[in-house]
Formats: sequence, structure tokens, C-alpha cells
Amino acid sequence: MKITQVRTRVFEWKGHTVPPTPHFCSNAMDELWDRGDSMGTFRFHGWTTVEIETDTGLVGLGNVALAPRIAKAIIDQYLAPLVINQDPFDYEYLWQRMYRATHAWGRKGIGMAAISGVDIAIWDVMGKAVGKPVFKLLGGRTKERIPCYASKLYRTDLKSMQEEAQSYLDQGFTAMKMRFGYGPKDGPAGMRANLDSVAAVREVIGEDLDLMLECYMGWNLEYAKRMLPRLERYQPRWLEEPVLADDIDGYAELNRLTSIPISGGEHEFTHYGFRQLLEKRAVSVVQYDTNRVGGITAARKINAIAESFSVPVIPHAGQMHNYHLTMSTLASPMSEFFPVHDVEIGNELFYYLFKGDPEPENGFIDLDDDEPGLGLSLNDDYFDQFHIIE
Ligand SMILES: O=C(O)C(=O)C[C@@H](O)CO
Ligand SMILES: [Mg+2]
Repeated sequence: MKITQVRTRVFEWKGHTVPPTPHFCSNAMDELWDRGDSMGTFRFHGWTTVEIETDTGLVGLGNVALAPRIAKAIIDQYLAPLVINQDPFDYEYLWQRMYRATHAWGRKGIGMAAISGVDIAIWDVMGKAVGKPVFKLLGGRTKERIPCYASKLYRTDLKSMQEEAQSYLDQGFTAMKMRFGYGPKDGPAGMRANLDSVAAVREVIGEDLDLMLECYMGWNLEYAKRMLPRLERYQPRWLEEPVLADDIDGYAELNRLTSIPISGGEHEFTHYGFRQLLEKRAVSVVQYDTNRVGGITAARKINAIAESFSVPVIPHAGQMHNYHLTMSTLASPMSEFFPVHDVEIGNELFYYLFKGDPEPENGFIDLDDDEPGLGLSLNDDYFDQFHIIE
């Protein structure tokens, strides 16, 4: 089998959006003196799709969620020529080809996200070629179903957060993740507001369910050190990305500080990056996203490293490119799940753009043993809501 063409498209949402309210989610811009539209850094309303066409007529589908126009340009100019006329089953060679050819400027960030999109499409077409789901190529079924945690609970008024938490309980979820709205610049009152929101959600879900806490890099080391002991009484399953992704020693220091596990990795790249995080004991939960970290070829290596450190892998975002790895990896006990809702920050676009992602039932998703590839296709029902760039 030979790859004949790589087709990339950028889908930019032009439909209805619900703009986030102030303090919706702490983030890395919060410490700057002029925050402007501080939500701008994590509002992404576009997506890149990658279709790998082959001489068999089979097409593999991959995607990149970050900086879509740049990802498209990188794939079109640099990556497509490296994989065209090649056999997708040589996936390790192709990954190394893309990685090494772009090494001077790639490695981390959007260069690696672009490689991820091509790699995901390669795995999809391999699965289709052998008539098996990708998870069967990665080790097969390690669990009957995948438990999911509901991930939204952005910071709004406490009553709305409590109602939202209750709605996840009603749907059968036994774990959920909430976001902090305040950080170092908001002083002791913000600290109190953060603690109040955790107490409010705990009040609804009780002591016996998992509650995850997300900072999205909106704190700093000093603030996190003051918050962690105050959070202990709420027994979070983890505290996520308290500091900037580059501050690996900061993660390690916090991870030693209290009994609360520190999680991270959705802004880290390749097995080299995760080796560092794990060797420094910087994270107690690994959270790569396959469509950033280097695709399935890199993610499976990270799973093996994490398993050897006895650190669980719970990828960022759920979605098929992650679910197949989670299903085939004993070191992955559960998945994240973004509840479907109006377009706010952009995570929701996945459901408007792709068909085939499984819906949770009672807090679990399952993958089909007989659906070849990743089981995703483009959902043209909403194409008129997107500006599409070929
Ligand atoms: O789901 C997460 O872990 C994220 O970081 C999502 C991001 O969009 C901020 O909530
Ligand atoms: Mg996160």
C-alpha cells in the first residue's frame, strides 16, 4: 500500500458561540498586567483535518486542534512530501522521517502537533487496511469498558456549578473535573473563592467520588504552594497544571509537597518530554493529548515509559485518537470526556466536525471490536457552520 496524497483542510467555526464569562478558567495570561481577552489563549475555534489517501482507495483521517492554519501549512509544505509514495505500515520510519526532517524547528509545539495529525491518519488507514480497530493493533482490549470523567464545570456562580455537578451524577458519572477561576493576582479573596467552589462541588458529589481540579497553568509556584495544603481536606484525585508547562522542577516540587497528586502533560511533547517529567517525579498522572504529543506512534512509547514508573496515563480530551490508546493500555484507568454543549472554548468542535465518537452511558464509553481504524468520519451536517480552507 502506498500513500498517494495528503489532503488538509482547516475548519473555522462561524456558528453560534457562548463567550466565556470573566474568571471562567484560570490560565497562563492571568499574571500579565493587561489581561485583555485573557480567555483568548485557550479559545480555539478551528481544527485541521488530515486525510491520507492511498492507492487502495482507503483514506485515513487524522486531526490537529492547535493553531490550525499553521498546522495545515506545516503538513502541506514539509510533512506531506515525506510520506507520499511511502507505505503507511512503515509508521515508525515515517514518524522518524517527519521528526528528524523538522527537528531544527519542530520537536515541540505546533511542529509536533502537525506530525501528530499525519501519524493519526496513518494509524487510521492501517486499521482500515487490516479491517481492525486501531486499539487491536496497539495491544487490544484491556478493559470491558472505559470509565470516563465529565470535564467541564468552568467557574460560574456556585449554584450553577452545583446544578451542573448534579447533572453529571444524574447521567451516571462517578468522577468530574472542575476549573478554578482565580489566581495569584486575585489575592486572598480569590483564594477563598477558589476554595469555596471546591467546597460547593464536594457538597453535591459527597466524599466518595473523584473530583479533579484544573488550574490550566493559571497559578504560579508560590500560589500553588499556599493552595495545596488548603485543598487537602477536599481530597482531589489530582491538581492539574498548576504552573507553566515548562516549569518541570516546579511540578516536581509541588508533587512532593502534599498528598495531592499533581497532573500534567497536555502541553508536553514526545517520549523525550515525558521521560523528563517521569524521571523527575514531576507528575503523578500523565495527560498527553495524542493529537499534540506526536500521534499514536509517540503516545504508545509514553504509555510504556509511564507503566514502568507506575504512573497512570489519562489523556487530555478523550476523543477517538486517545480512546484507542486508553483501551489498549492497562496503565490507563479512565478517559476524560467533554460533555457536548454550545461552542464556548472550542473543545466542543470535535462533535460538530466528526462522527463516530462514542457517547458515554452511565459514565462509561465502549469501542467497537469490529469497526476498522479509529471509527471516525467527517460530519458534514455542520459544514455550513464552518469557513473551510482547502
Ligand atoms: O480538559 C483539560 O484538561 C483542559 O485543559 C481543557 C482546556 O480547554 C481548559 O479547560
Ligand atoms: Mg487540562
